[in-house]
Amino acid sequence: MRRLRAAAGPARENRGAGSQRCPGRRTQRRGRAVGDGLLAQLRPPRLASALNTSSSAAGSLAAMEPGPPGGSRPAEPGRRLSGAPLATSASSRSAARAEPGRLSLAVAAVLPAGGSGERMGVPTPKQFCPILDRPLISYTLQALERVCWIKDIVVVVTRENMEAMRSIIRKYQHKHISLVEAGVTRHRSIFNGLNALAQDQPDCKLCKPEVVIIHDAVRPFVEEDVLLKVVIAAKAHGAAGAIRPLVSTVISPSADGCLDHSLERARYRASEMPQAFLFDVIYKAYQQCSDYDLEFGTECLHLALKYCDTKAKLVEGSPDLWKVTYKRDLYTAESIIKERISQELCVVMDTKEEKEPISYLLEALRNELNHVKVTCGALGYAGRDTQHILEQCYSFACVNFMTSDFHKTKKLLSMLEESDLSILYPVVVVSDEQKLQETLTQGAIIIAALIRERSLGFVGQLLVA
Ligand SMILES: Nc1ccn([C@@H]2O[C@H](COP(=O)(O)OP(=O)(O)OP(=O)(O)O)[C@@H](O)[C@H]2O)c(=O)n1
Ligand SMILES: O=P(O)(O)OC[C@@H](O)[C@@H](O)[C@@H](O)CO
Repeated sequence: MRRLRAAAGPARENRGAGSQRCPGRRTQRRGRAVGDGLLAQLRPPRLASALNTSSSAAGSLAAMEPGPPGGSRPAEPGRRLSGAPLATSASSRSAARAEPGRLSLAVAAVLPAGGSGERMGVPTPKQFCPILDRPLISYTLQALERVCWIKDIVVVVTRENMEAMRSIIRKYQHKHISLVEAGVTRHRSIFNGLNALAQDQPDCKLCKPEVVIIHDAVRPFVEEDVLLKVVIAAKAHGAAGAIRPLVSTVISPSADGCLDHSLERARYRASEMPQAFLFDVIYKAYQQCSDYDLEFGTECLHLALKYCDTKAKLVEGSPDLWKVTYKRDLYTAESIIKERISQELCVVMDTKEEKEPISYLLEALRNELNHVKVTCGALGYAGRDTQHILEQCYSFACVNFMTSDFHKTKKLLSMLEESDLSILYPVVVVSDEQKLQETLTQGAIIIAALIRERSLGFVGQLLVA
């Protein structure tokens, strides 16, 4: 377990002593966000890793429901690359196995998270603003932690936010994180993060990587494939960065506030993140960087070009790479997360037979949840079945046919509680066979609404359909 230690120091003189890095395999969090769906969470919910998805094989549930080969899996924010991603050094902690001839690189990431979020217009710096009650930065950390070939993640936060960051790391069990003190500008913060990685000293547990990813902590929807693309491109070109088409046209105002000229939009792109660099390239650029650039610059790729004559390779990124900047971006991010974790509903019954009412219910649900895959299964006595259930879905609907003592429902709830999975706003809808049949459509409508809304207000509620 890595011990966290903040490295203090102003940008230029930063001593950047990193933190403890423990060698050994990067354990992939296999946690699944277990959505609320319809389970009674009788205790306050622990929050889900809404973007963290395991790539587990199908469980027994899939056997009961025709589905895609390899079983059903909730829609994942980012496609897990089928090929073995970059493996790091021989002592790699990565689970990845380098494909023959595949580059083997030591890769680390620097996440600037030392801003104040003025444009967000709220007291809390936006990287700590909650989405579904979980700090935004935790989603970004989770997205990077899912990538097993990133050896170290250096998070750059202000001194006053160090303790808050440490508690987030503890609460959400983030691994392999080093904390470094931020600078007064984004470039200075990034420079501090690079300094921590450059301290390739025997007592420093951070190793200097061959390639370093720089990614704003407020861009939570980063996927493994774009990370891999920029890293491979950086290895070949020295620098690489994700870009997106411009949505608005860029214009140049004249001194009197009128239009001077406009740029031909099709010829330009928006520079997004992640970006990646040969460590020596970007570190040298920051070391030679002028104070003006450190103070007012906003583009790392520009520094590589200006100070190291390195032309970054530009990589088309997905629409979700955008930076959370304004309040509306938080609402957008929450909607994206809700949509992604609501892609699948697991209907768990206390019987193995697929009795007639359940088929009616499944049909009604499929009508209500037309973009959600409904998987149906019985709550196995052996924990094995339940483990598969837990790994399959974000949302559950428990339907009791055989008994009304909810013994099995409680058993599943206990397992969810005891597992290392988090639960996100679970809710219970109680129906028995007779009522369910009469109010089938109503039951399906309630289930659909609860899955989509995932409101904290529904936690622990008992809705009787
Ligand atoms: N001194 C700074 C300023 C910004 N950042 C980080 O750089 C990323 C992108 O910067 P930006 O969106 O500008 O964040 P803020 O500076 O916080 O936003 P604002 O300009 O609205 O205050 C954010 O993760 C932010 O925390 C940083 O590490 N150190
Ligand atoms: O910190 P600001 O939001 O002002 O700017 C940051 C952005 O410029 C930056 O994240 C991308 O342009 C990629 O470099």
